[in-house]
Amino acid sequence: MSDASRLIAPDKRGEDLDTTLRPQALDDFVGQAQARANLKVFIGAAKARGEALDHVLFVGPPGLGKTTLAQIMAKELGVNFRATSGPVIAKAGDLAALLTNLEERDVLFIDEIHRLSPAVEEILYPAMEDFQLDLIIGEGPAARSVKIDLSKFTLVAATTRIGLLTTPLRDRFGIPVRLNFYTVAELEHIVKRGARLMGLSMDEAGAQEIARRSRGTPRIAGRLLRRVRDFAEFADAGTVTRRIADEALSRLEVDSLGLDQLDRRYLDLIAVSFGGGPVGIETIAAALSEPRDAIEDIVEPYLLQQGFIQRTPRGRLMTQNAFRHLGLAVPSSYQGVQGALFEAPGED
Ligand SMILES: Nc1ncnc2c1ncn2[C@@H]1O[C@H](COP(=O)(O)OP(=O)(O)OP(=O)(O)O)[C@@H](O)[C@H]1O
Ligand SMILES: [Mg+2]
Repeated sequence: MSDASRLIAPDKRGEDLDTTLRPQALDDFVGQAQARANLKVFIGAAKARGEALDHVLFVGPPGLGKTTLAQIMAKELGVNFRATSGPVIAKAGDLAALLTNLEERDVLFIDEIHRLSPAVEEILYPAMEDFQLDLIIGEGPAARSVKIDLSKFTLVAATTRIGLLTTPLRDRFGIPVRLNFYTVAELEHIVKRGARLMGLSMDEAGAQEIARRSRGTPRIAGRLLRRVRDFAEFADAGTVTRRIADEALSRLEVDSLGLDQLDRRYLDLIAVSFGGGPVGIETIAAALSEPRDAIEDIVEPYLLQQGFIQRTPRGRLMTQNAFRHLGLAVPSSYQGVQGALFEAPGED
């Protein structure tokens, strides 16, 4: 199954453009309490001083609210929001054009900043540090460098892969913010708010069931909520109860912990073909016919967080918990241990 057809994949879809569910203010934003509290202080301080906020880097798996928070920040700062993304900025000149059009204290949002080309990144360094553009005009002996002053802006960047950022770039962000998976209680809050905005009647247990199966991710919660609504309307169920939610989500092959087909193919592969591991990521990607990036960005973070796999120097290792969840017997050759003996420091 390709990633695009994956219902639960936290990647972007048209339906997510539906901005009705997107929180508009820091106080409407559920979860990420620590990040929110810190941002509130920094935003308040920058506003009080009448200065541009320091550059902010959001790091975390897809669908946890990086773009949403960036938009909220511009709103709270009362400045313009300009958005672009790493792969879209092809030439240094593209970035230069964006930068020279910024007004004082504006927020420039660069999504997927780990995908900036090196030539573009070079332009960004002096822009972030000294609010200056260093451009080379002309060619050959006639070439000369010009410096252009920029407005003091705030760069807000997002990445799912901090390990792919160069150190000089990473060091230029004064405010790094890591987003974590949401708790079930937080997701339940988000689901209830979404149901209310959609005018969908839902009881406590129904909301909790959707929350439990959202893989810690608001984007998935929103998507599951829409599918449950379809199902409830089709079945003419007045109120979404646990039974209705469970029936809808089981049809979508989302299991009790939110694992979907691709998660199960990943775990089955390690369990059955590799005796629980360790097995290298390249081997896994090839066997699943999925890009390595997608596996590292979308599949593994949640499985790591659930304690279903470990990253070891020799590859991915399944834990006993994962065998239990899948209902599989642990093979006698299994080399895993309980606890984190082999746990290697993550790439980030
Ligand atoms: N705290 C939250 N409360 C309610 N809804 C949220 C929250 N965070 C995110 N969402 C919703 O989840 C969806 C995904 O959020 P967003 O686009 O900000 O994620 P992202 O981290 O930028 O993902 P990506 O890495 O794929 O760009 C949006 O539709 C947004 O409305
Ligand atoms: Mg985003």
